[in-house]
Amino acid sequence: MSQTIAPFARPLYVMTKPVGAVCNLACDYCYYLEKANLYKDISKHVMSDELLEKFIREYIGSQTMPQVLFTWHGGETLMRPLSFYKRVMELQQKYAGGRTIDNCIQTNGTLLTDEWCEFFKKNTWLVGVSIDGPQEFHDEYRKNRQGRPSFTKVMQGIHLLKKHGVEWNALAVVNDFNADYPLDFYHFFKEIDCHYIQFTPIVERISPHADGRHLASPLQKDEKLADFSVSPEQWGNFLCTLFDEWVRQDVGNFFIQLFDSTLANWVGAQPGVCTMAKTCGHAGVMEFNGDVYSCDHFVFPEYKLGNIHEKTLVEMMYSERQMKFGQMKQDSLPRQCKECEFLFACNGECPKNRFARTADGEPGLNYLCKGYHQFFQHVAPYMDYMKKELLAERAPANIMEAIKKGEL
Ligand SMILES: C[S@@+](CC[C@H](N)C(=O)[O-])C[C@H]1O[C@@H](n2cnc3c(N)ncnc32)[C@H](O)[C@@H]1O
Ligand code: SF4
Ligand code: SF4
Ligand code: SF4
Repeated sequence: MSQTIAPFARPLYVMTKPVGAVCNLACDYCYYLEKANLYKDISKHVMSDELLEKFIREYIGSQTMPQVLFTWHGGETLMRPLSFYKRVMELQQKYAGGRTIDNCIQTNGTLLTDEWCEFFKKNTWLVGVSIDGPQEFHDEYRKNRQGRPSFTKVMQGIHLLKKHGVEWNALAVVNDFNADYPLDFYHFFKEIDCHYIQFTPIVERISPHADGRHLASPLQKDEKLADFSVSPEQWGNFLCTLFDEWVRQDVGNFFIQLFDSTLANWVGAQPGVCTMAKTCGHAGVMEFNGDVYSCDHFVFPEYKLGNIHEKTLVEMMYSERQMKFGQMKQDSLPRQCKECEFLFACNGECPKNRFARTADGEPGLNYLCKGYHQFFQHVAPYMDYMKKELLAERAPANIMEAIKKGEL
């Protein structure tokens, strides 16, 4: 077997879309569903066995680390039959070459069955389930094409995951509708005993394209904000209110990715979420036909790096274009960010959201800036305290006792 040698320090990471953008739901705010329009000429949006094998062999062969992480993403990943993922396991074993292989899969949770859960448990897959908080919040936007809500089915899915002891975490979005109820939202996750929560702000702009897509690409200026987007003020209040409860009761017990990433930046470590990192470009995406893009939120024709049938993953992911894409996050910061006291924590957040103007009219400010600034200002004393604990090799969770004693 010929293997690609990749003498790079960081792992090569490409998320995979086995059914492209195909999905059994049609969530109003979904950025990915409409990507099917990029492949209108192809009748069946499924990854072929041949491509799957090529990808797995090349992906494993390109790694410089002993651990390899596969991420299955969509569209709805469970629209492929279980036999597809069983084949994934066979191929991973065939090409592992002594490496440790981990898998995570992102799903809307509605199609989970005992059989799926047995497979995930047996093969120790990590399952990410999308759920936007309590029923009335979740069902507002997460519906199928006929407008039928999905909450009940998702909860059945979560119940099955728990029954089989599958490792899972929740992905929730914060939008115009649920953002004003941070505690109802947070308590819901605690009630369902979900200890790992990732939440993402919804920020989209509308711009009709000739091919049927209707969301703006990051390059487009002055487009109309989509109604379901969270406002900067809502985002700031949401984060601060949630943080206040977490820091008093839940540090070390409930893990909120954004708070952990903030602490990571506070101590100068690598944050777990890309939006808070200094650069982009670490995670590419491969579509069902082998097209590779710079990032899951930049699946636009102008950000296509190539196709795996024509170029290697290493050529694409370490190309000058991808390096430039990664660096663009820093290079395009407006002066307001460069001079911001919280640049080390924020890094201007995701470039996709940088369509606002600074106080003196410079373009390229993050739309959520006001919310983030409020959040960083609010958490600074607590982050300073947890940093001090970490540097002294003590648990950041000590902060809860310090607050009780009135030290903070
Ligand atoms: C596109 S879905 C694909 C996987 C699967 N269908 C699911 O819903 O989990 C991946 C994640 O993106 C989130 N998402 C959808 N639209 C978004 C948007 N406009 N901005 C940020 N996240 C979004 C979803 O809620 C979901 O958690
Ligand atoms: S379930 Fe996932 S892919 Fe499907 S529409 Fe909703 S967010 Fe998009
Ligand atoms: S563009 Fe946004 S989503 Fe993509 S890597 Fe950069 S920060 Fe992350
Ligand atoms: S808080 Fe605002 S000004 Fe500061 S780095 Fe973030 S986006 Fe830029």
